[in-house]
Amino acid sequence: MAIPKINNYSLTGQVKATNEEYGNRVSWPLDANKAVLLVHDMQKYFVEFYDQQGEPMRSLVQNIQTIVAQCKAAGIPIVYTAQPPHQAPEERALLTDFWGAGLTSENNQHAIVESLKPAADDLVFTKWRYSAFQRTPLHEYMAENNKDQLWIVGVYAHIGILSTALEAFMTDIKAFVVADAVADFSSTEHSMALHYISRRCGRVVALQDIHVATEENKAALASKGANTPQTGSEILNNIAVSVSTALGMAVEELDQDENLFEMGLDSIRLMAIVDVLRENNIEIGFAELAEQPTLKAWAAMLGALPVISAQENRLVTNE
Ligand SMILES: C=C(O[C@H]1C=CC=C(C(=O)O)[C@@H]1O)C(=O)O
Repeated sequence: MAIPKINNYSLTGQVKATNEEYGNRVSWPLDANKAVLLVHDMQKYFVEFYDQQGEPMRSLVQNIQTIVAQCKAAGIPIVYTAQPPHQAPEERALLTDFWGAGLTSENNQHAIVESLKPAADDLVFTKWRYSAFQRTPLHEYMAENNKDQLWIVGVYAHIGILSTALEAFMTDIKAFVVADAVADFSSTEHSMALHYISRRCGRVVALQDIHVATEENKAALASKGANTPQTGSEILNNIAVSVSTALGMAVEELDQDENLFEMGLDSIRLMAIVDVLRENNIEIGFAELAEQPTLKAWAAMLGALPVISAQENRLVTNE
């Protein structure tokens, strides 16, 4: 079975008036200070099975855009997941038995849809299995940043989103799935996923609940003044993940000595990196980065020493 052509259905019916009507067994409060927003697999390949101008896709994209903006304003980190193109059979393993060879880079189908394009300071993790925790630095990233809430939006509710919420539950992370900011193969499977999540592993909320939770935090942040600048290592991690996504490869495939221009990095992406540095009060210009276009050289400039550890399959840095 490949992914079916998805018929239109409405998201409106997925929103309930009360916590109990979702079947939620918990009433965990949404805590913006402890949250990471996960935008799950909103890649062209998966989105294009929907009618782009119909429902649920129109409302889904609008609602996710709203939530992303609210989370950014509230200082909540945003993580995107994207499955890599051209997965080798030995990497893809049993997924091939269920879903065939998977996505490629044809027509840039592996890219996150333009309407939800990650910003240069957002994290993009390469995802190899249904759960966003499998073979990604997501769990470590949350632990290192003292986050224990994962707010989840994207596709598909009964597959990767349910799997991620279930693994969050089993690893002591509170998963919140946004009923009108996820979508599925059908209304029935969408409802089934929310029914299971609310009763077995997480809390189902709505766009409106996210709005209320982020408004409170936005006010608190505004009173604190400018954002706290990121450390050199945090910035470098974000750059490495952003570069790897731009090059259509996993971050652990990046060679820290390799000339990034020769690997396909373009000047537009480099300008975005300069902007991120400036937002963090780091004055390293385009020319300096272009003059030594390797992750190793940039690490030295930022005072962070990245070690891409193949064994641990993640990017680690020494502060
Ligand atoms: C969007 C997802 O990707 C999975 C679902 C269908 C096909 C898949 C594939 O071709 O690899 C993914 O495993 C998800 O996990 O919700």
